[in-house]
Amino acid sequence: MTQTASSPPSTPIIQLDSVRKTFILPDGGRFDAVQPISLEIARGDVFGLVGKSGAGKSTLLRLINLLERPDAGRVTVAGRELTVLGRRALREARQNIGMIFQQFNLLQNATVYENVAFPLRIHGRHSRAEIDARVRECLELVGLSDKLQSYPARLSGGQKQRVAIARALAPHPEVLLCDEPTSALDSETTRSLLQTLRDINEKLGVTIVIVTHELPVVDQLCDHAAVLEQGRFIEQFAIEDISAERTSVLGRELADLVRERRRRAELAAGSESSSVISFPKASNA
Ligand SMILES: Nc1ncnc2c1ncn2[C@@H]1O[C@H](COP(=O)(O)OP(=O)(O)OP(=O)(O)O)[C@@H](O)[C@H]1O
Repeated sequence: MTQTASSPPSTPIIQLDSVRKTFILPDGGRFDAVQPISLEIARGDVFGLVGKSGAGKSTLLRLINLLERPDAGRVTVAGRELTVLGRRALREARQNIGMIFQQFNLLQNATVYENVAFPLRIHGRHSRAEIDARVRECLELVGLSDKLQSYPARLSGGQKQRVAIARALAPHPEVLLCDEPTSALDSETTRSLLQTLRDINEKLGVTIVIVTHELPVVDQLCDHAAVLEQGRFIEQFAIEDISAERTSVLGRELADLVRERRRRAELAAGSESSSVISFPKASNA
């Protein structure tokens, strides 16, 4: 992507500098959903945002691509400060930031193919042949090459989310934002979707930021996580680093999951007949 060419590799791909978001409520009151927060996410990271309902996770995620505009602070993605861009430049910069949602947000009256082609068509810079090749490539990536002409209503939840991932990846983004991507899926489907997200991170180098209330998802997918409470960061850590005492309940629960995963992996390693499958973790955790 052109906007990253001049950035040294060590520069964080996402930088939030003292971003703040206050909502004005219907009764005229104010609600501070995100208190001033600063955050840096490294290129290639898989970063989880966890916290109780209403903690401000989704709002913070939406500040990264300016779906929510901060009241104060700066948002920089891939070396480009989004908070100073005009509409057209922002639209262009957002091509570098894909997003998926809990409820998939697919176009119901369009086929799978058309859904994935949509972001390429509205950008208008691609030939028909280029779009065709990219749509097929993205659908192959998520294992849906046989569903090109299906409509979303005919797909399972897991398949719908895969279409949403293919659509988000179509413009070659460097960042993928995921807002509760597995909350509407059963555990088996969740497991395979997480593997797909892992592959996208490892094979394509896409940086992933995920909001979820499911701690096992964070344990299985993420390299780093931050715990939010009432719009503030309580703590931030590498998932695999359980040596230091965690200060939040969620942080401690996540450390327990890591211990349990390691215990099961050890058991499985010691028993040839075991059928326990350990989930692969990234080496940069
Ligand atoms: N557009 C809005 N107008 C008013 N209040 C809002 C708006 N969007 C979010 N909020 C409030 O801001 C707070 C944070 O919302 P947010 O969705 O970011 O939390 P969350 O941690 O993602 O919670 P959940 O897990 O329940 O989705 C909540 O109290 C929510 O009601």
